[in-house]
Amino acid sequence: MVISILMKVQSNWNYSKPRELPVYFSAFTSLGHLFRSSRMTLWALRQQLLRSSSSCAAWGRLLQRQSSGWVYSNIHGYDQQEVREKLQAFPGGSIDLLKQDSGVAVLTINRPTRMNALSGSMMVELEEHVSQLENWTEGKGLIVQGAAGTFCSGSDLSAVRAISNPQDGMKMCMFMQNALTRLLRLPLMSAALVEGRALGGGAEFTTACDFRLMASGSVIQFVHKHMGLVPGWGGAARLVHIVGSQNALKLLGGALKVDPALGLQIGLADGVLEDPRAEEGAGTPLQQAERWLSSYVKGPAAVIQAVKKVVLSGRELPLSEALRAEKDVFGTVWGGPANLQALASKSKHK
Ligand SMILES: CC[C@@H](C(=O)O)C(=O)SCCNC(=O)CCNC(=O)[C@H](O)C(C)(C)COP(=O)(O)OP(=O)(O)OC[C@H]1O[C@@H](n2cnc3c(N)ncnc32)[C@H](O)[C@@H]1OP(=O)(O)O
Repeated sequence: MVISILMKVQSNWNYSKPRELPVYFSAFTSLGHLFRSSRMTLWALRQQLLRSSSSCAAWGRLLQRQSSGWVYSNIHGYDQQEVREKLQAFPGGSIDLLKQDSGVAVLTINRPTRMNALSGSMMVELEEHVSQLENWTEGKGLIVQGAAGTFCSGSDLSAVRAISNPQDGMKMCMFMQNALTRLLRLPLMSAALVEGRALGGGAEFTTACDFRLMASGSVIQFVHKHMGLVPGWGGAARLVHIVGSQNALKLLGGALKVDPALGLQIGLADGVLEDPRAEEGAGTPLQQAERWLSSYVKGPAAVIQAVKKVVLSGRELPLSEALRAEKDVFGTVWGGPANLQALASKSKHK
């Protein structure tokens, strides 16, 4: 009986036609009685149904695209495995992932001898870590940083020289677009912690996070024009979303150096970190970044992830699809543990 009521709710959950609302509510009233006895079990069952339902439409589709790399796949003549093998021919450095019990992971671009320039093998590692994070159910946040006080100086110029033919360049570009698009779409609150320099591809990398926190003295610079290039890792498209097309045109057209003050002014930076050498007790840049992110990752993972998902749908999908995705995500938290607890505590938001 429980299952049949849940099926009824679920079948109506995915429609917004007003004439179906009474059915929805009658099923819900019956559920209300049952909820009193075994709320958590029912909620867990409903979650199961929501997850398995093929009609859990828009967000599911977004996730599907996400897990298959979405931007490019074999229908675009793109072979991920082939590109991975090509990139592995340019080794050096590492991308390190630390998943913490707090639910905030730290991803470190680690190649200090080359100012954290990305080698081919680091690109592959990045993609592998993104896959891991896509499956991190307890995750809430992500901080991306560079090792040894600088963010990233873009792609490794020796690798760039070796693959300067258009075919290989396109493949690397598609690989990085896939990896960074999936990074931005993680249901985690992400922040790039920018110390030192973020140049070229490094500047693009910062735009694949939800927030950018700039340490004093740091610089984000899209140097592509100086290299006879434009961004190719999705950095231009994301930059337009972040700072608007006028500012993006200036930053790319002038290869402008963005310091923390300019970053804040145009909305590229969301916060400026204190210089630990000048401010006693400020903490390391990483500690400051964790503190800055803490208010956005406070609460249960399911709710934090839901927040990111509805914002992501609003940003990426046409309105009608975004609304359906929002409804689907809403369905995953409505009546959930955090919701029931808040209702029981009669919380006031003063
Ligand atoms: C599509 C292209 C685009 C993209 O993929 O989107 C790119 O990213 S292209 C790369 C764009 N980046 C650059 O052009 C950076 C070039 N480097 C510099 O401007 C400077 O090195 C620096 C980053 C401003 C740092 O200057 P400085 O503090 O004076 O240190 P060094 O210059 O001595 O650097 C130390 C060491 O690191 C090597 N290095 C730096 N960046 C790269 C890089 N992108 N690729 C490979 N190697 C890099 C640099 O050559 C030095 O090595 P050694 O000379 O062997 O000591």
